[in-house]
Amino acid sequence: MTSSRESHHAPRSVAAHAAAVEELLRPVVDRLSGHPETVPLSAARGRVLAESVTAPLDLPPFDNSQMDGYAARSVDLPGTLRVGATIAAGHSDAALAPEPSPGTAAPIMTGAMLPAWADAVVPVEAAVPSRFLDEGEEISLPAAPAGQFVRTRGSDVALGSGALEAGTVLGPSQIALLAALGVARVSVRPLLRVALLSTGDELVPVGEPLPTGRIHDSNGPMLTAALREAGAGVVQAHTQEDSPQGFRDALARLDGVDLVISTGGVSQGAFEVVKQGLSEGVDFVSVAMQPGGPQALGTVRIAGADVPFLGFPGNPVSSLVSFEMFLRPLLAGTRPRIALRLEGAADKPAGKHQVRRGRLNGDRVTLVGGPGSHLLHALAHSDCLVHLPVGLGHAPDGTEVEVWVL
Ligand SMILES: Nc1nc2c(c(=O)[nH]1)N[C@H]1C(S)=C(S)[C@@H](COP(=O)(O)OP(=O)(O)OC[C@H]3O[C@@H](n4cnc5c(N)ncnc54)[C@H](O)[C@@H]3O)O[C@H]1N2
Ligand code: MOO
Repeated sequence: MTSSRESHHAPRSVAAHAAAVEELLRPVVDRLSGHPETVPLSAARGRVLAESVTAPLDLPPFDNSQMDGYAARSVDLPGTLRVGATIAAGHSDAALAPEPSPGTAAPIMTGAMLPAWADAVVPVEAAVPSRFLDEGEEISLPAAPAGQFVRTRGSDVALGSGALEAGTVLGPSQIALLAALGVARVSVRPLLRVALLSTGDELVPVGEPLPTGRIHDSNGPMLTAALREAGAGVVQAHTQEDSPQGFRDALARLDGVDLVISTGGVSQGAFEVVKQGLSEGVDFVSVAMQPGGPQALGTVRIAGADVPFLGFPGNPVSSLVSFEMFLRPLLAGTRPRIALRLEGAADKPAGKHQVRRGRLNGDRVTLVGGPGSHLLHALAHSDCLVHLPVGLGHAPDGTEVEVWVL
């Protein structure tokens, strides 16, 4: 039952496997980058920017007030000043009006254009009296340095400078920046079309009743969400029984797919459907990583074409860690990586790179749950991945570790 393509060599390193996955998928990702499509900003969430965006205007577009208060010349402060015309957000007339005589303070609202004659804003609560007075009345203001509560033109991003880099996944913050810059349509990579096959006789799709001895498919919904978040499109996701022929038939039915990902069926059991179903084109390897040790990669023949294939191990945490380690960096770039000290000690096999689930805890990181790759509750309550490298067997409290923020 063992495939002739199974590796009997020493486990390969994480870096070597990452390089093999990159070699397999780089042409696909590059092909997509070469055929950008334009979408309205309203449809851009989760898409990957195909071309870098240069700021077509300054942000903020004009000097404006950070507070509701009084716009004044800092050289006039402290002092009792004559109240000028009120400047409201969205109305530039009062801000552009001829310069008033020295000793004037104009009521100004948050976001309103700062007149060229003023260089500071005093919040209304600091004025005496602490309210907005009518034009011509007198107000006393405390000292304020030039620039106080002024948001200067271009201080967020300057016209002509880099706003977003190609390859960025567009989330709410990036969409906000593009909207502020007036970019109504964006050039994005076509969606990578992924088919997901969750293998295992034990699997029941979520929403269906659970007979004794069966479990719900969590890998399918998990990887669908992970892929979408990384700017890929999941065109099919279904469960697949442990029948090698059934698995081959499911592959043969696929169409218009750039990448096939399966979960399960790649280790040492008697019913390893992926291993038994794929006789050529796919390598079964052991990576010195925990979880996510058993891995498959290669190509499968679909409609006369060789389509890249990744076989992740079935345990849910193993599957997600495999995605984070090998696929996500190619689709959406690396996660933020920081060095933190471990809260408490941990033990692990020294010969494997262990990826544990953790929670950020100030300048420390706390492990959540044990190393078991079935622990979904712990995974769901973690906000980072903690890397314990090869060579480390016992990690005492306070060990500095690399942490990927999810
Ligand atoms: N004798 C050995 N047994 C195992 C080894 C080994 O080296 N020697 N490796 C273990 C490791 S590590 C992993 S990881 C798993 C990988 O096994 P498979 O990829 O073949 O996956 P399965 O056996 O099909 O399933 C493993 C586990 O995950 C559950 N599972 C599978 N698919 C899903 C899904 N879609 N949703 C939720 N849970 C899923 C499945 O029920 C099993 O409990 O092999 C170890 N064994
Ligand atoms: O390598 Mo398995 O993926 O530990 O759970």
